Amino acid sequence: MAAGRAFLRAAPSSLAAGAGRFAFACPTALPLTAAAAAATGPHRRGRGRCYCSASDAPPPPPYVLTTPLYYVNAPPHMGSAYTTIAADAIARFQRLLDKRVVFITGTDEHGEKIATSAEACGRNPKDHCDTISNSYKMLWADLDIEYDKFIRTTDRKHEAVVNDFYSRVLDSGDIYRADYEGLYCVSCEEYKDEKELGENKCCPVHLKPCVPRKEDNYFFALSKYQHQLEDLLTKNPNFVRPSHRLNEVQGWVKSGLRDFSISRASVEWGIPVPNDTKQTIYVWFDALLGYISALLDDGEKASLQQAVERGWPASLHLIGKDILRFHAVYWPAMLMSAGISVPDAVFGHGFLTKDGMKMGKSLGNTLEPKDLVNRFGVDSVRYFFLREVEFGNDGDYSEERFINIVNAHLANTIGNLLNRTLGLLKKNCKSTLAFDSIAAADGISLKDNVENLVDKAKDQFENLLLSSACETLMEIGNLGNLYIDEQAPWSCFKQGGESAEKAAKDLVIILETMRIIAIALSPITPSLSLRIYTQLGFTEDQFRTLRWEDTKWGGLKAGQVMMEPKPVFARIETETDEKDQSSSKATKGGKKKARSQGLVEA
Ligand SMILES: Nc1ncnc2c1ncn2[C@@H]1O[C@H](COP(=O)(O)OP(=O)(O)OP(=O)(O)O)[C@@H](O)[C@H]1O
Repeated sequence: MAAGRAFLRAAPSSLAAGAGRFAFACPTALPLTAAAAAATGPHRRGRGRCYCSASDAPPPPPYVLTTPLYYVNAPPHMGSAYTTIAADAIARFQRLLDKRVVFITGTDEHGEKIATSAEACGRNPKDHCDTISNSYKMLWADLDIEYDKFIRTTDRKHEAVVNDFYSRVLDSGDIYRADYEGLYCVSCEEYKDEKELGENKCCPVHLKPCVPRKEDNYFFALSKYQHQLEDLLTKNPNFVRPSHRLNEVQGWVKSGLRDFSISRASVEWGIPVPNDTKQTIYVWFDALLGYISALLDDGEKASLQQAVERGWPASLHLIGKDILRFHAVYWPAMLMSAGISVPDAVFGHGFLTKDGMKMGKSLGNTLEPKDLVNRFGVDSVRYFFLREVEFGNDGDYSEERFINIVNAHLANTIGNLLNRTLGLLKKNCKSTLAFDSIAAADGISLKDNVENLVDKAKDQFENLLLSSACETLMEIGNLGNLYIDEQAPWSCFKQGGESAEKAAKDLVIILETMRIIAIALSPITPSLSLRIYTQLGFTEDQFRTLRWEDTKWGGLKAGQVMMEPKPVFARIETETDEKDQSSSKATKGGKKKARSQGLVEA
């Protein structure tokens, strides 16, 4: 058993936690890049690294990170984008740490709600799923999401895995048939406890009345796992994060677990129950398995065992708090029943809200991420939501706040500083560095401050404190701005002699600071980081092979030639800006304003 992993109940040895770790061995006959790609998917291609060790020791376990598989009842919205952007930032950070990352996302395509939405659009369910699933893929491309695996629960390989899983749970004696009567929320696809419902028996998330249902279904004996779940939560306090959500989950478990139905007699659009084709498998007993079936490569033998051997258990399930019960209670119990390791951690983040209500497809109060990308650019969208919403809590969207934050941080603190510095370097040093960054920073406290803050940001990323990590990196930008303003290299160059030499060193110091920010911020704003990095005279290939350790001070060397300065981030203009600009044209203020847009040198 791997240290720190919760593995409960004796499992067949082939499915035990460690068994899958050996499955990624590189076919050594292949050249390195092709081998890496074959082993872990398209994003490893071109990274030029192979995970085989010379001693044939098994490679370390992959970092398997998942988003929810989004329900294709409607196209994605800013809420779905939020989870996926956060997951992408975490995946990118883990890759910077040189981890072998398997970042899984996808779509959940079965169930009553899908069949109803397909019918409403006049499409058959499969066509409907194809269309909506594709809209997720397109949005992920627009948002710079670099996933490794995209699973659809209508994929054939997934069906095979679900069948195997169902049989295992059946063999464990945890499935039985019974009548069930209760109040059902179609939007949640879940029977609800009457005491958790609002007025008129409304679902608290979807605000729609739940309907009475009576069915003869198959049930999963969740109640059998009461003690094992209590144990899991007590012994692994990091299993559910943030910690206030752990309390919530512990409360649910303590209040007593009830068996839940895992089939539907009235829903045709689903995977048939093995040995009873009159029923289909309940969406959650199907969709959660997508995290495992995603691990299979296309074309390989589709079985549960094979999939588990490809890298299970997941290191982190990133989800919204709405589906915490499924991931932190139902799912681990299901896995225990099937003798499979439970994931390392489940992180339930908060909701993006509009007027205090959760944005969601069912409520229809959503924000279009594609519109935001078209208007403000992908880096702004990624940065704003990760910076502004404390990860784990709810956050309300305001366009005014969006523009203010993005302009202040990305345009002014970062873009303007880079542009001013490169402008000075062009004018005074022919865009060429006269000193190594280590020599230039000798005895300068900014270097130590930057290094300390980078360590702090690393720690924050590791602990999923994404907003705090952004804040720390902006602190570095602020220090850079303070430094250039205090040292005023533009006037030192005018003085010539030693002053000019000192000014040339100061520019190297600022540019090295920018280089470090570009790397450390790249999980959040990959496109902006690439633009900064290439302005500093590096190639895109060099950017793609960067690691967190490259944030160490000293990357810029004497003789490095910088690119022609051009703004790396376009400030978002507002109506007030336009008015200000026209009135300040004839005044000195015009120059100050233009400077804040990253357009002129100091
Ligand atoms: N408002 C939101 N804020 C943050 N994350 C959200 C939000 N809405 C959806 N998500 C993300 O999507 C997941 C739910 O996916 P789903 O496809 O069910 O979307 P949905 O819009 O919540 O659907 P519905 O409104 O029908 O419940 C959440 O667990 C979370 O990861």
